[in-house]
Amino acid sequence: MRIDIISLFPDMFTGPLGHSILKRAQDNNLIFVQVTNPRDFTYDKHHIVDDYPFGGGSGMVMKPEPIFRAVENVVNAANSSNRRVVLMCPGGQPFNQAKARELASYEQLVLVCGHYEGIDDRIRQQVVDEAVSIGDYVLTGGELPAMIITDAVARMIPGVLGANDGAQHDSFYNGFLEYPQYTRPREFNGWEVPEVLLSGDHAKIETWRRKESLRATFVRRPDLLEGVELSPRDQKLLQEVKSEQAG
Ligand SMILES: O=C(NCc1ccc(CNCc2ncc[nH]2)cc1)c1csc2nc[nH]c(=O)c12
Repeated sequence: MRIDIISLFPDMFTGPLGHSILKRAQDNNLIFVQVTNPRDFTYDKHHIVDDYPFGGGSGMVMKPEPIFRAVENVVNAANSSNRRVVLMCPGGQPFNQAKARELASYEQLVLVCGHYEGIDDRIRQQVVDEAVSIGDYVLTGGELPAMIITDAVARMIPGVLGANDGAQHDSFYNGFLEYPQYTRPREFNGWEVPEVLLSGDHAKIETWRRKESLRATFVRRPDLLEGVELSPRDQKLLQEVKSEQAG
């Protein structure tokens, strides 16, 4: 899969793309990630990429031409019809795991980052396929959202997470939050690991994990339990959780 990020600040991506899972995925040619700077597609003396908003108002707006040319360039370079152009935008659709899975199915993903007070709306209207937000809070630009989306999409690509691919069991995969994780030492600072996890009784461990996942969801994200059809087993576990949480 190829991910092209269009951003005025390519250096903001060097860190996250240069380490760990995303670096290994690029080294293994599972993903190809490239950041393209719209400023490289300006031909005026001062390489202008932003300008004052028509109609007045504070801040600057990114001009449409450099972004248009940068998108055109990477789309032509990839030469794939199986592509999606996504605008990072505070007013976009909320990004979630389902959207990550969907975006991972394209051959080429182009992520357009706005900056300053936004970008000329003609890009959103005429160039992009959809606009996506990563949440209801205001950031300084679309770079971190693009990095988050790159991360979430890349881990959906087979092989990126390595052999023991955990992506299938993501907490947001089966609709509930993840169970608690522990590793050695068995006791640290007087804090012990739940006995059941040391028992080797895999059926008991699986039940404990399912119950703790239901507990976490009930306590921290009860909204995820609304309107969900629970199996009789899960209903029993959730009932136990509710009485335990009631104290
Ligand atoms: O580019 C992003 N943010 C930079 C940014 C912040 C504020 C404004 C305000 N718009 C000016 C305006 N005033 C009136 C009309 N238009 C525009 C752009 C961003 C991309 S995805 C995302 N997800 C969650 N939060 C985010 O901020 C983002």
